[in-house]
Amino acid sequence: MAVFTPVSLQDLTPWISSFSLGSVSNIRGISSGIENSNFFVSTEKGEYVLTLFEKLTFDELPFYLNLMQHLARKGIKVPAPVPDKNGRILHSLHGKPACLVTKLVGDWQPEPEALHCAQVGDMMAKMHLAGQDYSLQQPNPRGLEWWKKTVPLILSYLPVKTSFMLQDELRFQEEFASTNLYWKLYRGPIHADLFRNNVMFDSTRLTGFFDFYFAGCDSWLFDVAVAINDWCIDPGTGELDSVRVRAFLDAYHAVRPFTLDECAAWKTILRGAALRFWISRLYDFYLPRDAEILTPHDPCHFERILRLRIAQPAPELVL
Ligand SMILES: Nc1ncnc2c1ncn2[C@@H]1O[C@H](COP(=O)(O)OP(=O)(O)O)[C@@H](O)[C@H]1O
Ligand SMILES: N[C@@H](CCOP(=O)(O)O)C(=O)O
Repeated sequence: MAVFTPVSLQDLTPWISSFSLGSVSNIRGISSGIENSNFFVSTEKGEYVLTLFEKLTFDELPFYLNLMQHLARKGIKVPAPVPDKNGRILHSLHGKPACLVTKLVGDWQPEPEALHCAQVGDMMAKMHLAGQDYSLQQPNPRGLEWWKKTVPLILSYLPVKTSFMLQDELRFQEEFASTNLYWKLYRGPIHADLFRNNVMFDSTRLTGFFDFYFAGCDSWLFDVAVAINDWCIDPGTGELDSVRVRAFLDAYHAVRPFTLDECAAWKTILRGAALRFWISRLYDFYLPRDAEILTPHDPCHFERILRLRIAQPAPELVL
């Protein structure tokens, strides 16, 4: 879809003069975004991505932009926010918060194979380790507290049996979150939405993770589970593909070994990661935001995945 706030070359020319990027020769709107207005920008110094944030506020953005900067400085492949001549990375354009970030080469991979999954697992583990000394804190904005607040808003739209299943799973996850095991899991900044369409590949080489705007502090295992539930499934059925699962988990484990606690929590966290996207998709489906002109994602996809993760044994975290 969408560029919500148009930006012309004339708008950009004075704006970009506060950066050390020379003059700007071209700006192209990116049609595929759904949250923000994104543009490819050509300058004398190279290609960048300009984002105007349509919902996130000036107060909310420092967590995300500084995280990307922190990770990029540590060699994690993510877009690096470009500082202006005064070192600032958060700006304003047309009254909206805005930033410029480096452009990742390539495209996202709609049909990943084991070699893609292994690179994502490897880079995710490196990202978790690199985030350990990140100084800003923010809870996962789509974590348990948001689930508890949101589920009551959608129950009345669901068939009775489905609403029971949703409430049962929420209760199960709440109980788990009150255990010692849950609080013993390693945690820190996580991407929390690392689906196929948020990772760039140049042919078969991973060039970067992007779209950090659901990031927050949560268990590292939750990040792994979100990714496994997207990268390593048959999208038609939600069934896990054991070859891709192994490639992902083994690559992650080689960098940041999973713990015994994580092995014990794995099945529950995989279920929680499915629940998270079932809830958000139900919410977007039944309670679309004002002037929403987008086709909502299918909530049944994650209902199916959740049923499978409940019914089936989880794949071994460590072989
Ligand atoms: N740093 C980047 N480098 C290259 N392309 C990018 C970058 N950031 C965004 N894009 C492109 O813009 C598209 C939309 O970005 P995304 O962050 O998913 O938008 P939204 O948050 O609005 O959904 C992506 O699919 C990708 O093609
Ligand atoms: N990955 C989520 C939706 C978040 O949208 P994104 O395109 O900004 O990653 C889902 O599939 O429900």
